[in-house]
Amino acid sequence: MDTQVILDALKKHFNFEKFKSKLQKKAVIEICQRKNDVYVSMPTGSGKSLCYQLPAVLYEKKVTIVFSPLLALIKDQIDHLLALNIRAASLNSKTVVAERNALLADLKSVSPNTKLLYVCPEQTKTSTFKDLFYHLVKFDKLAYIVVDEAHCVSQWGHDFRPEYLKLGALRDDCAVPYIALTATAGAEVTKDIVSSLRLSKDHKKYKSSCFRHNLFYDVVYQNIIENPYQHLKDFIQDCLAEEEEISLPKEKKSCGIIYCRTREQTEIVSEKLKKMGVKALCYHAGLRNKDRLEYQDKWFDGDIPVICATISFGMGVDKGSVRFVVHWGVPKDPASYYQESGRAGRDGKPSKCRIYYNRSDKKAVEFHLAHDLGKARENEARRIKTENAIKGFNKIAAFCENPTECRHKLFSTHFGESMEDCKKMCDFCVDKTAVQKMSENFLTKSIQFNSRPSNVVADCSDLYGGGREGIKNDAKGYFDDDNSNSGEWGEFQREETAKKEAADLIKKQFALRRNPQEVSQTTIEKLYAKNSRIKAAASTSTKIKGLTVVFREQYVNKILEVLYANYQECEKEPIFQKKHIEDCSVDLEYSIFTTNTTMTMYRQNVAKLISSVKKSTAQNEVYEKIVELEAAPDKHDTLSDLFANLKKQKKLNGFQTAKQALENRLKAKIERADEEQLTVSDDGETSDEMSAKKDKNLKDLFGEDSDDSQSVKSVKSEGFRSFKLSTEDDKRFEEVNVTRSFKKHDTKRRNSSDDREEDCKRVRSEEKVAEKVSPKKNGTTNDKNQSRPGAGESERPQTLRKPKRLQKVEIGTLVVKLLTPAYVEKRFESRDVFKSMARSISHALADKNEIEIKDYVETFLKKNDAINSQTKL
Ligand SMILES: Nc1ncnc2c1ncn2[C@@H]1O[C@H](COP(=O)(O)OP(=O)(O)OP(=O)(O)O)[C@@H](O)[C@H]1O
Repeated sequence: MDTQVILDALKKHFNFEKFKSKLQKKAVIEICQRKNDVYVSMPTGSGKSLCYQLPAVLYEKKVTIVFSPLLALIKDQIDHLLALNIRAASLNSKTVVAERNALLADLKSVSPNTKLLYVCPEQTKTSTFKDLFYHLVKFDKLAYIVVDEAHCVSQWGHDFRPEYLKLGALRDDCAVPYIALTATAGAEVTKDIVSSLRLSKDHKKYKSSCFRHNLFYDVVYQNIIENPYQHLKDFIQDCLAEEEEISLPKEKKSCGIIYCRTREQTEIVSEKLKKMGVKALCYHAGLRNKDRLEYQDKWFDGDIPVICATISFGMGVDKGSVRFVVHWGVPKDPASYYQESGRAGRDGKPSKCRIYYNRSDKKAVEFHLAHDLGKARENEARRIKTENAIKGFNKIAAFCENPTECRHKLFSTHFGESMEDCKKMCDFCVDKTAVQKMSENFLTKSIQFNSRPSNVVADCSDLYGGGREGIKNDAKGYFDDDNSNSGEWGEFQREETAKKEAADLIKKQFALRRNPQEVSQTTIEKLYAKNSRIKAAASTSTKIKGLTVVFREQYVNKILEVLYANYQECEKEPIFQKKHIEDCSVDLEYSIFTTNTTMTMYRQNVAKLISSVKKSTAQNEVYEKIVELEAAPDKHDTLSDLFANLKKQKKLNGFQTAKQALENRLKAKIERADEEQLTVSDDGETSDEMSAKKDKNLKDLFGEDSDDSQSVKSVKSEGFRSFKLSTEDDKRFEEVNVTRSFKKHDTKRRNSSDDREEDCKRVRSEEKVAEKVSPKKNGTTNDKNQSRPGAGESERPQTLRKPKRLQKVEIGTLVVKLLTPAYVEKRFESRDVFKSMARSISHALADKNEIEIKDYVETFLKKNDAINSQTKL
């Protein structure tokens, strides 16, 4: 296509006399040829959209499909194009039926008027889209497939969207050029984009430096300035220079954005500024739609120059005159910071980007990330994502706390580019010594006073614009799938889980706020510990000074990484899945943790372990601990364990026919299921199981000598690994195995428990009678009578069971049972604390009945989130 035609179209359709940059021009000309796939990586605000919009306009009777991650972004783009008289539309679950039908009719006509069709990648699953796509391909009506914000395909990217991974597959059906655009792609991400979108080998690349020469970056520490809000106000006034702009139309006047981590902070900061005479508004996903739009418009129109917002604000913000972007607290990671701060100075004029940093904000984010990491351990993709988030966050925290180089280098390093001289466009390059002195000052003060400005300990429920919930709200419809019920159901479940997680987090944060002196590293560590997969997490820092749960988690990952690589590379007949190797990694880390007393020793031994695993890999040998794992007795908690063990047995014992193997396994499974039912079930327990369990629990609890010791030995001597391990911390599962084993091997106990068996039978028959006449079940009893205050014993049915007084043994068992879920959640500092607490509670409740005991323990657990030896009864 002729360049003059392109230039004419630039003027005619977009009102631009020339291209914004040489790169933009080159990219547009190349894309217009429609010969190759094209990859465009240019900084924020550099005019990427025009690179595909102009070519799309130029192709008569053809449509360009643009995949974009958020409806909000799509809306901005469409509004912009419609204002230029370019036909653009979106197909999403929010499109009303009449509009959708008209759009589909146009797209399926011989000569569609629609030039650009914007969709979220989730749309590709819908039958409407599939049908439309098939039609456009069949009748050769597609001009381009554009993937905007292409970094979303990469798990390395800060905005990974699994649905983006499916976009490459559309190539199976069509040969239309792909255009991938991004502002934030490092080397890894670029590689992922090319492979995931299957860009052709000879695709053209248009990449410019991420360096924004007109942006000045600096960091200010909140705890070393006298009045942070006054400081902020002075900064704003300095940036806005209102007097010089009196003659400008209000929408062209200088303005700024203050990003806050939480909704609450946006409100606090905007209120403070208003009180100090700065015209400011807040913006977050919790506002009513009407208010949100109104505030946004006021800022866009120039009525209000300052907007205090969560990061949900700004997607697609294209206002040239943003003179400053402040982060009131720590940003999320380098890529997000680049994008958010990049909203300043899009008109090319000098603008400022500042972080007002504080430590407590950092701690709150770390808390949230560790919580996420704990939740993500079952889900590989989510775990990788969270680990990347942690890495990214550590980088930005170091950028703030330990400045050692030009601030712009954060971005060039992140995006794998060589660094340009910023020409004094950051505080470090202006005065390196002053910056380092300030950081030292900050660090000293942080240590001395455990600095915590009052405004920063806020709830994490809307971390970065509402966390999952907030982002979901902002991207409403994003996951919507018009035709799939399962999609909606999945979304419902996600919503429920997210709500619960947010509620838990809020609860914890409020608890912390009620008692601010408790917001210490130790408290946060304890909360991390609860969600961690590592063993004896709660005693991490007491055992090894300076070691944290997050560190240990990262070391486990490192071990897992090399161990799994070893297994994959060296084992010819693999039988274990990654989760088995993960268990092994957790054990290995734990044994290093327990046998070392200092950070240095711990680190050295982890390093030693990693290098010896690597050595085995180099020698093509399966690492010894995995070999031991193969020799260990079977444990099949899940079906995949069962399969792994099937394979293992075959490997160890030689050939077994499939039928034999299956029969044996099924037999074992059935036996195990029976045992589980008998052992775990509350009401269905037979007396010998009950007594075996009680005795075991009591033995653990009170350390009583009993004539069962013989049985214990016999279990031990039969090689039940579980008993040996049950003496260590966090071996609760093995304990269950022991209880089961007891049942099998303990014949003596059967005889000695006759009277308790009688007791159990009596209780169950009482319960049955009580159930029969229970008002809830037969509905014959007058409810009013039941609930009427003062309704005496005599008025109740005679057979209704009274709360039963328990014997000492039974109290112990009940207390252990009630406390166990909290132990499993790692709310007890250690196993010893659990035991002593259970013992004390049992003694204290010696004369109480079942209901009173349950009430007491429930209240105790509600009152005490983390339980240690100091916890009072
Ligand atoms: N040739 C041009 N001449 C003048 N202005 C232009 C030109 N091309 C684009 N612009 C303007 O530059 C601004 C930024 O463009 P655009 O929104 O496409 O940037 P972007 O690179 O997509 O940024 P981001 O990654 O932040 O979304 C817009 O206001 C757009 O109108």
